[in-house]
Amino acid sequence: MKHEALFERFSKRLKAQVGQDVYASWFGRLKLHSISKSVVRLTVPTTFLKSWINNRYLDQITTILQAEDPDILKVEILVRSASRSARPVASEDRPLIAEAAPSAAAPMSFPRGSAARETGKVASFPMSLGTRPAAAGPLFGSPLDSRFTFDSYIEGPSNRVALAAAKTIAEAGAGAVRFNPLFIHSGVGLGKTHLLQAIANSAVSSARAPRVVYLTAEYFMWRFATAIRDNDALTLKDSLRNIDLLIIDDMQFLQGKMIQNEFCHLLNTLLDSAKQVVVAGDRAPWELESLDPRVRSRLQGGVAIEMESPDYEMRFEMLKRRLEIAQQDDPSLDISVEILSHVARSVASSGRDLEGAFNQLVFRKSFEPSLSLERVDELLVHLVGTGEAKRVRIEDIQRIVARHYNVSRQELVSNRRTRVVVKPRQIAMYLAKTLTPRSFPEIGRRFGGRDHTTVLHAVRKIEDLITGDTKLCHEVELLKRLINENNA
Ligand SMILES: Nc1ncnc2c1ncn2[C@@H]1O[C@H](COP(=O)(O)OP(=O)(O)OP(=O)(O)O)[C@@H](O)[C@H]1O
Repeated sequence: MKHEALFERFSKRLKAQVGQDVYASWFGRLKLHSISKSVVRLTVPTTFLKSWINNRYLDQITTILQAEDPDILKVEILVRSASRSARPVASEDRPLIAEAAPSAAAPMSFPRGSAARETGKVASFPMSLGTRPAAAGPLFGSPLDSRFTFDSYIEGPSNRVALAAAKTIAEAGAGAVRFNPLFIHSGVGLGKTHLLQAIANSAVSSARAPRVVYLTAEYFMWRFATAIRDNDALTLKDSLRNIDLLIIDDMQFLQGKMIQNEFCHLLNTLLDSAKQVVVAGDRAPWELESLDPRVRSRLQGGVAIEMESPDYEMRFEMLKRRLEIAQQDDPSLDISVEILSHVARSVASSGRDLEGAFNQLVFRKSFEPSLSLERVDELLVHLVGTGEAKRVRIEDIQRIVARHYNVSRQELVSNRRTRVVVKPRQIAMYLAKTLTPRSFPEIGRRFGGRDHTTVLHAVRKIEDLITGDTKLCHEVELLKRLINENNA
């Protein structure tokens, strides 16, 4: 408690010193991890933020904390999520001129944090500026990951529409704008970055050579903040205005009023001049509540496509494809179809978990040549159990809530608006949002084809009620227990 109070005072002072806007951009997601002896550990969700704060604000942060408690000698910034820590760093050391992309023959799987991965995500393109000579140069950024192509992207029911839209855009000539802006959203590790980079890789290598920029929202923030600091924002804006295809990844991380204003201008300029924009985020544009309403509204004006988790066949194909690529480097590598199939069945959560599972297998294979299925289970225990078998289903939520409130499941998804049905329906929607990774529109569809705003309203309402109504809070907790027991 004492530590939390200290952190709260520190946050207030920091906000007062740097201003609301800068604070929201860089420190809104800063959390206290621990204070032990004289060391304060703070966490942020991404490597980029860690690097930015370490480079620019560490001294200021240390001074403020020492003013609060003179025993504090050191402050450390850590990345709090393992999956995010694999993100590449958009550091100031990053060359602003694009470099040659890594070899296409490189294996598709690579250890987290490897140099290849580090340069893979935050990237833009060598831009061949139409008929202009190469010396006209790239705008900014570093290479794309050449392994993220359409060829290495496995198609299936969960991503078919998104893939088709992506290919159409990659193939369209400059000016031939489709679905603008295209917004692709999904849970983590389901292939958004891969797809976005495949669009970029394909577009830049086409004969038309459009001017393409791919960057994460965080890189955009960093690049703009740096340009503003260096009084160079006009040059940056000018160069961005002249591109044909803008691809922005991880939109949910775009923060800060000033930066969002800049992004909004850029978006308006590109869309109004019929330039294609592709954006990806971890949820639909209308659910990105931290976004400036004007940005949200422009993004909503295009086409939003959700990607779901890959099914068994897709997962199996992904593993097979990874093995083929890895075998190009090491022809002696042999993993049986039985093992691949077993892994595809047990690791059902995301492409990223499959990638982790595959890397683990390759690593183990080098000193345990004959892996049994039991041994595979042991090795992948941390990834197994997040799969389909364990996933909470909306149908189960509806069934359990309906039984608890003595209404039928049909009534829950019907149009009836009587109080006896409305409250259980809203609770079921709330539970669907909190216990499953489903989006608002998806939940709306599963509740009799309701609009996503109805679900949003229900979730907010129950959230509000729970804070003041202990009885309801207990009811909801009981329902959560029942649902989890049903799923155990
Ligand atoms: N359909 C697919 N075919 C081949 N590989 C895939 C597919 N979907 C995901 N992957 C692989 O899974 C890993 C994670 O994918 P990616 O980074 O694109 O996910 P993401 O949705 O951008 O995740 P995040 O939300 O964390 O940014 C990558 O190695 C990617 O190549």
